[in-house]
Amino acid sequence: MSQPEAFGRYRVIRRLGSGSFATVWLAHDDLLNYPVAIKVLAENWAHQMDIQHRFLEEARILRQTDSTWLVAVHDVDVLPDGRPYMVMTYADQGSVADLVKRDQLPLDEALRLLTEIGQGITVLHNHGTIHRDIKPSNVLLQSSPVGQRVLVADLGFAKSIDEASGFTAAAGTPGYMSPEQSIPGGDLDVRSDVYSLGAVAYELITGKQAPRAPVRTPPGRIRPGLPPALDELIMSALSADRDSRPGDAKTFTDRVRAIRMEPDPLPGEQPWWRRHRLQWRRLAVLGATLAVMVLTLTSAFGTPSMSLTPVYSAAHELRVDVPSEWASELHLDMAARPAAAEAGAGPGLLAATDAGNWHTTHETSYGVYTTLLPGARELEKVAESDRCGHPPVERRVDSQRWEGKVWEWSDCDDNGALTAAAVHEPGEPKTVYLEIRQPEYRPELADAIIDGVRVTA
Ligand SMILES: Nc1ncnc2c1ncn2[C@@H]1O[C@H](COP(=O)(O)OP(=O)(O)OP(=O)(O)O)[C@@H](O)[C@H]1O
Repeated sequence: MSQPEAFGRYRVIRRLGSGSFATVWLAHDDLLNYPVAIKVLAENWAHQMDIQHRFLEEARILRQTDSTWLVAVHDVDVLPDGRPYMVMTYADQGSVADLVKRDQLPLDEALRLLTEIGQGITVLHNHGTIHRDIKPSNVLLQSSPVGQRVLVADLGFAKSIDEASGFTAAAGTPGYMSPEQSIPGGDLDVRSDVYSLGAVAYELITGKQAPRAPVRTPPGRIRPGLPPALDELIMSALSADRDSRPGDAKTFTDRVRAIRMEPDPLPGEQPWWRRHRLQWRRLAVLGATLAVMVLTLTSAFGTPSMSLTPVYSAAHELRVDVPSEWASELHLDMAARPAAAEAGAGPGLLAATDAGNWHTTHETSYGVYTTLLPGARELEKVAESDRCGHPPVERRVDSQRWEGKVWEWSDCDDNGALTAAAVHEPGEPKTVYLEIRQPEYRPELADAIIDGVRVTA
């Protein structure tokens, strides 16, 4: 296939690959100076109305959902010869299929990917769409400020939930599609996607494709020592009987997330924040007795595998280093808590394990929220917040860089610890407001995050 020079204003760089219906090209948007991926319907299909309709429907769904976890479509057009094309986000790091082929993934990494894939499918289910072709090669990866981000792609078989409950032609990829998908005329619902999520989970964790239904070998037999709850979840998702599967992608994803947060993963694979539980409990008691504390920036916290990742607010006026483990979701316009909003805090930057549950302390979500306010504010009202069901312990901050206050709930709704802070640089008329949610109370980590914040504009 010869390489075209351009599609509209997009200059073609190289071919990324071809599927059954289309070819995808890497191109450059010279006007906006940005790489894009362009999917062009193959010539032999371009004049079939049903295929053309499906192609445009894929573009419409991706445009309407406009989600962090799905490939975004920026534009569609038609070439002079009648072939339609769509302009998409370029996923520069290949697909999950490439990743699985390379090496066995650490369990926590596999669960992170699975959570992000599940979030993408949840967006589709909320939109009223069944993907019908979830598989590792349809989950693309893109570099992001916090590492690598999942982008669910290829909605060529996607179907609206309403239409799928009637007659449905068989479609999907053997090995990943639910038993009911292979029956022409079978009615489908979102639980078909849950089956495919189970098959992807099986492969991410064992490195091997799930056997055909009925699946009898649990992943724990291939990779011994898995948390029993994970084995159970994957096996239930792969049930031939869809009534035995989790009800939708959200239910499946919430369970993966809960397993990821459990203090019981494979030996030697614990994320740093799951270690030393007892020590942190002791520190909590000690920390709560300190009325005054001087912030010290240290790079060693006695936690062997902690790594911090810098993330930036929308206008790049704030930089905060967050534990990489917590930065699986990045939101640039998350509303501040009422006490801070009342004092003038606008939407800010949230890097968290689950942004949807950030404001609900009885749900698990860990991460860092930060925003900037004009003036040197004390934000006294934060102390009155009933967010954790009891008042916080308050302490002053007086370090070389920051002055202000910190409020700590070392045990917040039995679901980890919450730290809020309002600090400003001496003489600087801007206040940084922060919230830090951690699974265990670790004041020295909260202090390091606070001390690492930089106002860059
Ligand atoms: N947005 C994108 N960024 C980077 N690469 C992409 C993008 N979209 C698709 N690709 C790559 O282009 C190739 C063709 O993709 P396409 O979706 O047309 O087919 P496929 O998923 O490989 O096959 P099929 O559609 O038959 O299941 C694949 O290698 C895919 O990884």
